[in-house]
Amino acid sequence: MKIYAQYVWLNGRVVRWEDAKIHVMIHALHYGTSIFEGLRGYWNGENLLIFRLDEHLERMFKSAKILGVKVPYTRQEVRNAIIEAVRANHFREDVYIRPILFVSTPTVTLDIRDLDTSLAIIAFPFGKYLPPGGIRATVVSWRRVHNTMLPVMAKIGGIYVNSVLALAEARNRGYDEALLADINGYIVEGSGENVFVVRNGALYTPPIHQSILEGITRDTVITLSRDLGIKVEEKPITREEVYTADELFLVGTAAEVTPVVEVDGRAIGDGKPGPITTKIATLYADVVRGRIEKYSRWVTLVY
Ligand SMILES: CCC[C@H](NCc1c(COP(=O)(O)O)cnc(C)c1O)C(=O)O
Repeated sequence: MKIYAQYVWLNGRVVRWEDAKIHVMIHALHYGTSIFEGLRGYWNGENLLIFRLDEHLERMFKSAKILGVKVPYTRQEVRNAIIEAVRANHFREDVYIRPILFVSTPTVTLDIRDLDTSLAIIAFPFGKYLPPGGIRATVVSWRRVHNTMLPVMAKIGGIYVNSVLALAEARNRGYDEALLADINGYIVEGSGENVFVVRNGALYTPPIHQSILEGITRDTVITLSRDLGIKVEEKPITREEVYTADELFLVGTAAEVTPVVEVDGRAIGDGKPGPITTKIATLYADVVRGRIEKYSRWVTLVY
């Protein structure tokens, strides 16, 4: 088995990678009853900075509340555990951090109200999630699960089958990423990202009631853009607005700020990353590495 890290934080202990095992009967493996987070840690040459740790922590506890499962640790204990999962490995490079809370009782019942949960936190070296320099995307036939069917504001493992199917369809068509429409046909997300349209110098992104994950990178980009004096409006985005956008980009912890230069065979703008996208991506890269004092509240030092 490929080893991504020496140590994993599991249920209160730092264990060796090869000892971080679970049983085949655990509930979450059968029914997707887990909630997870995705954070990045950036090495800036002197220290490793975890980006917006407290916001991810807050969303994790909200996701657990929505699914109706207990987090068997306090916020402070989970916060310390996330830092420890990186520190224990002595990483001095960019990392991805994956906390996952899962229903661990070995049983087949669908009533999870009194079942046990376990918490694992895995940190590992991680670089680019999508090809840099601009990607090609396609609007796939799978719709984003509507929030009356599954609570997409919670990062629930089982919901990600929607994203998995969407990305497979896009990749099978030769594209880098999927764009998903909601039940009404509005473009709402990428398979693992929030979406922004640039039109006449302003940014547009779907509102959180439109079956999207309330992305932390989305919030960061909205804040940075407004601080740059760029107008940002949350509104439903039609397929035609995507096709005719001046610029288009996807944002997420893994994707960071990724320009989209083509959708369904149509060049976005002049088919290259646009000036506003590039400006925001450049500022984002400086902010996550703690280079901009104004946003230092967003980074947590590991060492
Ligand atoms: C496989 C999932 C990866 C995960 N996706 C994050 C993600 C986002 C962006 O949220 P945030 O900015 O808070 O990260 C939006 N929408 C979906 C469906 C996501 O999975 C990530 O780490 O980016």
